[in-house]
Parts: sequence; structure tokens; C-alpha cells
Amino acid sequence: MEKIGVVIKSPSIHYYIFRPFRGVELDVGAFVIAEVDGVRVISRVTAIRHKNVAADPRLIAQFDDETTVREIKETLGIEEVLYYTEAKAVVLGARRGRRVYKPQKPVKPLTYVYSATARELEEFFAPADDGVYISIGRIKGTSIPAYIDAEKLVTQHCAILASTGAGKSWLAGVIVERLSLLDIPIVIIDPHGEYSAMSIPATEEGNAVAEKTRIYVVGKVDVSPVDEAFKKKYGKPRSYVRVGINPRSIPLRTLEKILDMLYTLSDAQKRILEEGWQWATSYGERQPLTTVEELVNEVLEGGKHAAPPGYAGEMAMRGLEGRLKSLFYTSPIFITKYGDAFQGEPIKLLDPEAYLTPAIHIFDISGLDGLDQQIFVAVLLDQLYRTAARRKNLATFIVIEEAHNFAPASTPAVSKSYIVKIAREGRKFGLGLCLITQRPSRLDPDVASQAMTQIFKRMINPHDLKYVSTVAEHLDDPRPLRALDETEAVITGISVPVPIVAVVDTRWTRHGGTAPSLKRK
Ligand SMILES: Nc1ncnc2c1ncn2[C@@H]1O[C@H](COP(=O)(O)OP(=O)(O)OP(=O)(O)O)[C@@H](O)[C@H]1O
Repeated sequence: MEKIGVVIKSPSIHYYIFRPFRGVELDVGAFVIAEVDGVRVISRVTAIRHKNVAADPRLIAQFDDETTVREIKETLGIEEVLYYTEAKAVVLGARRGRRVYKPQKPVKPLTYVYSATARELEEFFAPADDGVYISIGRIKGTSIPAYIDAEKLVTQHCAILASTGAGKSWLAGVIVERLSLLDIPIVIIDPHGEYSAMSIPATEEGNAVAEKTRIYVVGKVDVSPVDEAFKKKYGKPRSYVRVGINPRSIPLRTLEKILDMLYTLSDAQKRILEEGWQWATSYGERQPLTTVEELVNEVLEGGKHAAPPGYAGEMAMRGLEGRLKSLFYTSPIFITKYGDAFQGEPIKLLDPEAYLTPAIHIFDISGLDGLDQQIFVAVLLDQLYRTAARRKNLATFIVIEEAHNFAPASTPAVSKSYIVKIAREGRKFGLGLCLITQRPSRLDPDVASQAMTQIFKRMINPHDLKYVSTVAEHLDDPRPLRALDETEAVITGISVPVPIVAVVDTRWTRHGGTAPSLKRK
């Protein structure tokens, strides 16, 4: 076993500083070993510094041109004594069966440091048990697969946090591809229409994944530019189903929340809506819509007993009528009559039962504006939650891109409470969230704190780095996140035995998230 250095300082149980021996090649990210009470403990080198011991300003003052520097270096042979190298190693622990043991005392100074062997690393990073694991790449600096406990990842929520362009959706795509082999339902909320590319295989393994993709375009919106770009890029048309919401299928509480948030509702209007909506939808959610006109009339008819007498009541009724029509007619996500269509394409109604079957269900909401996206996400998540609560059978992975827009930290959003609900209670019914955001500090902290696996990619915004250091319990120091490249990710939390730095695999299907380039093709 090669001794590569010696511990010189050990200020805490979490890390130590060692002096690498002369001639030892050492890179940041290398795995090293030092013994604590006879146990070989694995650590990762996180920083290498050259310490200048000639800080005397009188000597530094001489370094004002190259000739003098050369003379001083050569004639005094001063380079050897001017500086030394030291490395910081963060303690990961030692494998004890299924668990990783982390010593509760610091490494002793003057302990020798060894480089970890390939075998030791393989044992250390091996899956903890015979559970279900996916590999999303390699442990950085090794050829060892980066395993993630799929069960924990899916059912106990995860978050992918990084700056824009840091490789978030690439990684989400890799995770979805690998999970799809487990034959579970996967639902993707896609605000940029980029996940449709998963229907195009890029490798042999990608064929099975592509076959499992189902694309849904939401609402009466023109997506022909997206379709044309898709056809040009992949040489075949994008195939999708257009979906919309039957206004009758919205639960009263959700509708009330949406209307109140968009237009505000008076107490009288709330009472009329409560009575009227129950009456108009008393045949259940699956009751077909005739027309919006007819539905609104039924609501007013059924709710009129709750209106105050006289002019005030009349005003409340008319106000409610206007709000309901405005919502259902102006938002493109609703159908307005039985058998509604858009540009000759039939619009299918949302079918939560179908989305909870094993496949990759991609909802392209790129044609909708921000508010309609939120309303759609609210209704879809509500329906998924209620359906899953009845069925309780299959673990389902719900990927939400741009999660800070759907569950923002300090502004209201109609979708927020549905995300909070799944984050808090979805686990009971197998519903797991994967929240992706480029602005971690703008994501609702309640939601963020429920993500038991946190995956970080490159992050540069100081607010976000500061925020991450307060919420990420498994990440001692977020500063190294600034230096990650787009293929690298730091994975922490319940799905990995210790925080790992992974180099993310290539995609099995095409990646749709490439930004336009200035170069002509
Ligand atoms: N593991 C990887 N291997 C190779 N290339 C990668 C990898 N991860 C990311 N990339 C490259 O980085 C680019 C940006 O990645 P991606 O589109 O996932 O970023 P993003 O964080 O989702 O960006 P945005 O915030 O703009 O949506 C990709 O187009 C791809 O070229």
C-alpha cells in the first residue's frame, strides 16, 4: 500500500489536511485513506494548495522583473524551500456491511495517508443492499458506477438544483431513462417542450425508452413552430395527443382557489359557487360537458338560493357568471363544448388513470402562458393525487421543470398548494416529486425541504449558493459547486450512502435542451 503523505492538521472529524510526499501526483477529487483506530477510512481530496513560506515582503519586493526572479530562483535554489503543497481531504467514512461508518473522532496528526485502491472504492460505493438501484454515470475520477437507490429517489422526492445551462434537464433525462426500465409511471411537466426529444432514440438502449414516451400537448394552442423545429432536427414528425380539461371535472376547492386568486371572490360569490357547483357536478367528475354556457347556467341556478336578496344578490350572481365564463373561455386549457377540437385535432380529456400506468408521460405546456401553466399543473396534480390515493399501487415519479414557477417561495401561485400536498403526503400513495430549478432560493422552502435527495450541478449565483448552504444538510461547503462542469453532479441525501461527485452518463435518447448557436449549420 503506497504511502502518499502524512496528516499535518486535523481540526474536525469532517476533514484533515495532509502534506503529500515529494513526487506524488495528486488531483482534486482523488480518493485517499487514513486510519482511525485501525479502521481504513476513505476521504476525498477537495482542495490542493501551494503554501508560500517566503511571505517576507522584502523578498517579494525583489520579484519585479523576470530576470531577477530567474536569478533568485536559480542562484539561491530557493524554489525548493519557498513553498510546500498541502491537501484537504473530506472524510467519507468506511463501509461496514450495508452502512457507512463515519468515525466520531478526528484523524490523528502524523497518520500516514495512502491512495485508495480500485477494489476498496468499488466496495465502498457498491449498492448498500439488494434493493433497486440505477446508475446515472461514474464516480468522478473512477470507472465505478454512480448508483442511486431508485426506491428512495422516487418515493422520497428529489431536487435538481443548478444554474441555467448546467446540465439539469440532461441529468433529469438520464434519470428518467434509467427509471423507465423499472416500468413505473413517470410524469414530466415540460414548460419548454424540450422533453419531446425523448421519443427519438440515440442509442440501442434508447429504443425501449422512446417506445414508452407519450407526449401530450396541453390546450388549444398553436405548437406548429415546435413541430416544425422537431421535424427539421429529427427528420420525423412529433407525434402527440392534444389534451384539455373538462371544466366539470374540477373539484370545488380547486376552482374556488383559482377564481379567488385570479379575480378574487366575495363571500356571497363563494357561497353561490359552493352550492351551485355541487349541484351542477352532482353526477360526478366524469360527467360530460355540454357547453360552458350550460354549465355556468346550472351553477347559477343551483346556487341562487345562497345569494343575498335583492340587488346585492343579483350583482354577486352576475359577477360570478362573468368570472366563470372568463376563466373557461379565455384559458386555452379548458374544453368549452362536448367533442371540442383545435385546428381539426380532437382534444382528449385529462385521464389521470392512464398517466399512472408505466410509461413516460410528457406534458408539453410550452404553448401556455405562466398563469395557465400553473392552473394546468394544479388540476393535473390534484387529479393524480386523488387517483393515486384511491389506487395506492405503483410508485410514480413526477418531474417538474422550472419548479420555482409552480411553487415559488414568496409569491402566491395556484399550483403551489398541490405541490406542497404531494411533497408532504404523496409518499403514502407512492407519488414522488423531482423538482428541477435554476433558482433554488426562489423555490418554496417547505417544498424544498421535503426533497430527501438533493442533486447539485454547477451553481454560480451567490444568493443561491448561500441558500444552498443553509438548506443542504449533507453538503458541508457549497463553494466547489462553482467549479463543476456540465457533466458533473454532486448527489447527496438519502439515496446515496455518502455524498458523491458523479460524471453523468450520455443520454440514451436525444436531448432537446440545446440552445440556438450563432454558428451556421
Ligand atoms: N452528462 C453530459 N454529457 C455531455 N453533455 C452534457 C451533459 N450534461 C449536459 N451536457 C451538455 O450541456 C448542455 C446544457 O445542458 P442542459 O440543457 O441539461 O442544461 P440545463 O441546466 O437544463 O439548462 P437550462 O437551465 O437552460 O434549461 C446540453 O445541451 C449538453 O450539450
